[in-house]
Amino acid sequence: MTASAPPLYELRGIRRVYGKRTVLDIDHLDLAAGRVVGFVGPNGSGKSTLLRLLAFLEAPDDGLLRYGGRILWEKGMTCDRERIEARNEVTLLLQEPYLLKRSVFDNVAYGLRIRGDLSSSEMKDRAFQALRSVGLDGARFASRLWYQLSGGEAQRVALAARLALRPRVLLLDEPTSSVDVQSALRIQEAALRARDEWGTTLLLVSHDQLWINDVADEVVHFFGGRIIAIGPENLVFGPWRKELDGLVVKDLADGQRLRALAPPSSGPLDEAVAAVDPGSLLLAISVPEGLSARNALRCSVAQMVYENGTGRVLVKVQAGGLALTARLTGEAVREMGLHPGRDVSVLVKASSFRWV
Ligand SMILES: Nc1ncnc2c1ncn2[C@@H]1O[C@H](COP(=O)(O)OP(=O)(O)OP(=O)(O)O)[C@@H](O)[C@H]1O
Repeated sequence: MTASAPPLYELRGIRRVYGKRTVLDIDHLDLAAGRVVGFVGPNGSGKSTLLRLLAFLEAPDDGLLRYGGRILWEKGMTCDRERIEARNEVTLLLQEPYLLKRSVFDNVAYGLRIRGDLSSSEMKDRAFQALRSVGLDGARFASRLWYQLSGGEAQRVALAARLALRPRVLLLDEPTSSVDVQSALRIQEAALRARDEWGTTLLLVSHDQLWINDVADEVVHFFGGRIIAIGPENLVFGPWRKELDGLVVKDLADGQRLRALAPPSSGPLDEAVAAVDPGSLLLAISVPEGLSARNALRCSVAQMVYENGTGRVLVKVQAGGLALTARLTGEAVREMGLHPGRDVSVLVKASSFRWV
């Protein structure tokens, strides 16, 4: 993208209301073309609702939504024709594949047939190519029926049907959470290839935060329908409880405690969310003496990935139901001999937490 190119999506004051409940409330969000953006947050925080708006399957109740420089939604305006046109460029893959009750080929070629701009041999080439990109051999799979597929194969067929269209935007809502490991890898690789080959913008929702941190150019954190942070943050959700000396404590399931400076306002501690930057977490094999001001949690390394864009290593550690991600240099990782399953201590100051 050049410096002057407008964002692909511009959202201003976007709200979505179900009944009397506001489930999405985005003041300002720009999404650039050709980027990979991850949306993360707890259940019910509004991620899927946002994807449906960005796929033009639902309209917001308030605000302004621009796509490719054109207004596609603004209160009081009818932009149905523009939305229908935009829908041809944008496609959403859900957690469940929802295939047509037809053959694999018919499923993958369905969108191409509707567009009607390819001959039947071009359509076959395109469909087989799309199947190949998700690791399925067209000669073996094209004539299979929808019920002759495993869950992972069905999800790959559903993705192939979208990739065959060479979309400008591919939205993936928990695409790998109910498939086998092999299918998950194929799905992740195929989506990234679409970005590399056609400049497809990828908008991802996943609870696999480490995958998101690995591939995304930008990570947007949601809580209660709002954007609360952008970047690879650690969020620690309540309940917290008050302790003496201006500290609050989160009790972990294994009996350990995490301490943070108390939030300035007197809101309910049950719902308070603290954020801490992965760079503020130190890992140590053994805890040095005299660290009373710090938290020193005994954890085990769960996963490690290179962070997109920084060359650092993101190390996910877990303890008592809490997952935290630390950002380390490759040298530090090597020196400590870190690997999944390794026991480490996480050192973090109570003052490193901020409240969101
Ligand atoms: N059609 C609907 N009618 C009423 N409420 C809805 C509807 N769709 C979603 N909601 C509510 O809106 C809120 C946001 O839901 P959404 O599915 O966007 O969250 P999410 O972050 O994607 O959650 P998850 O990670 O569990 O998929 C939730 O409280 C949900 O119950």
